[in-house]
Order: sequence, then structure tokens, then C-alpha cells
Amino acid sequence: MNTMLQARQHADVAALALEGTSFVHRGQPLLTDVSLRLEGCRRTLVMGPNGAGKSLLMRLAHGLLPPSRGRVRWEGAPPRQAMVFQRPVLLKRCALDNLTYALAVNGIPWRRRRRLAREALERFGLGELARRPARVLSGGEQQRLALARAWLLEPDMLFLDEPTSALDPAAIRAVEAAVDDFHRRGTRILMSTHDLHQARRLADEVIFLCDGRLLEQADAERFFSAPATPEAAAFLRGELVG
Ligand SMILES: Nc1ncnc2c1ncn2[C@@H]1O[C@H](COP(=O)(O)OP(=O)(O)OP(=O)(O)O)[C@@H](O)[C@H]1O
Repeated sequence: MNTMLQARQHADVAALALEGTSFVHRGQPLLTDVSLRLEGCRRTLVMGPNGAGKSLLMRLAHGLLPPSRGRVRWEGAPPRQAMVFQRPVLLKRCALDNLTYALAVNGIPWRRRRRLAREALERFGLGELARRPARVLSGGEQQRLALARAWLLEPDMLFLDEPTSALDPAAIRAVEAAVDDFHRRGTRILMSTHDLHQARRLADEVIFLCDGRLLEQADAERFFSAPATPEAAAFLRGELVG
């Protein structure tokens, strides 16, 4: 599907750099001096124990929160981005209208909106549910609708914040298949998860956070076979960390 955009070279998508990025809330450091770089169209999985700062990192990287110190910088033109949350934010409208609205906001002529939205619903297995109010859809259906909306926006970079944590195994598989589809289309992925098996299935690269600090950014194979820090090793063994 080539919807709204001219052909783009995802390979040319600007790298994203976090440079000495910190986030402090009421005097409490929640993220401390995080520096990392995301490039190419890799799937980077953000891991770490509860409260490590995974969601904060995603929000800072996506520009939803300003850092207290340091900076978040695109090395070139900021690309088209989308974010999918654990609990999707959907309009009080039917599934189809949630998609046509997103297309309208992005300047797609009304004649094309309905067709594109229908195609996306079919693609994500929601064709039958087009007229159902989005907010009564099940958790898995809502997540697929959020992914369908992101799909229509053809992002160069997709942020997914624990998108499967409330889903059953079939719904998890559907989300992972969608992530694969985005990846095949050339979208860079930054996704947080608690699920080690999922991270092993999806990751090209892992970012490991603990207590608001970046402890590792490593190729997935290396991270899983030989974690460089005792915290990551303990986390992979399923021990309490942080
Ligand atoms: N906008 C905010 N303002 C103040 N504190 C925040 C904000 N967002 C997160 N926090 C706090 O920052 C810490 C890290 O939260 P975050 O949600 O990033 O962790 P996480 O690694 O995603 O955790 P989990 O695995 O439990 O989802 C927590 O103590 C949380 O209460």
C-alpha cells in the first residue's frame, strides 16, 4: 500500500541520538545521563525491570516529554513517527472512523480515506468490526486498531510501549506479526517489553535499563548470550534486579 507518501528511502532515515539525557521529576532523577544512538531500520527492544524508565525513555525519544538535561536529536530531518501505547488512545468513534480521522489529520483527500481505512482494517483482521465503537473492542482488537492507524501513517520510526503486556497469546502473535510487517516495510522500531521470549523473537538490538540508567546497548545475539553487566545477567536469569 502506498498511501500518502512519495516513495521514501527508509535507509536514509535520520539517526536518533540521545545525548546525556536525564529526566528529573520533583528533584528525583528518573532517567540519568542516557546516551544512545538508533540508526538504520533495526528492531531495538528496550528491556529492564519495573520502574527502570523504559516508558520514560520511549516518551523522551518520541518527543512527548522534554528532557531535564541533555538532548534528543535527529541527525537530519525528523522522520515520520508513530507511537503505539500499552493502552491505545482511541477516539469515541467506530473503528473505521478512528482511521479515517487519522488520515484526515494527515491531509488525505476524503475520497481516498475510506478505501485506505478499509484496507488497513482488513489487513489487521478487523474488517468485520469496522462499525463497532473503538472503545468497546477487546484489548487485542484495540491494539490491532492502533497498529492499523500507525500503518496508515507509514512511519519511518515506530515506538511501541509494552504493546502486548495485557494481551493473550493469539493477540500477542498478531502484534508481533504486525511488527514484522512494519520492519519488512523498512520502519525502524523501538519497542519496550517485559517478555524475554518476545525480545528474543523480535530484537536485532537490545537496550537494557536499570534504575533509570542505560546499562547496555548491544546486538541481541550478544546481549542474550553474554550480557556485559551483572544486572543484565541477573535479569536474564529471572532474578529481581534494581
Ligand atoms: N511523567 C512522569 N512524571 C513523573 N514520574 C514519572 C513519569 N513517568 C514515569 N514516572 C516514574 O518514573 C519511573 C520509571 O517509570 P517508567 O514507566 O518509565 O518505568 P518502566 O520501566 O516503563 O516500568 P514498567 O516496567 O513497570 O512499566 C517510575 O518510578 C514512574 O513512577
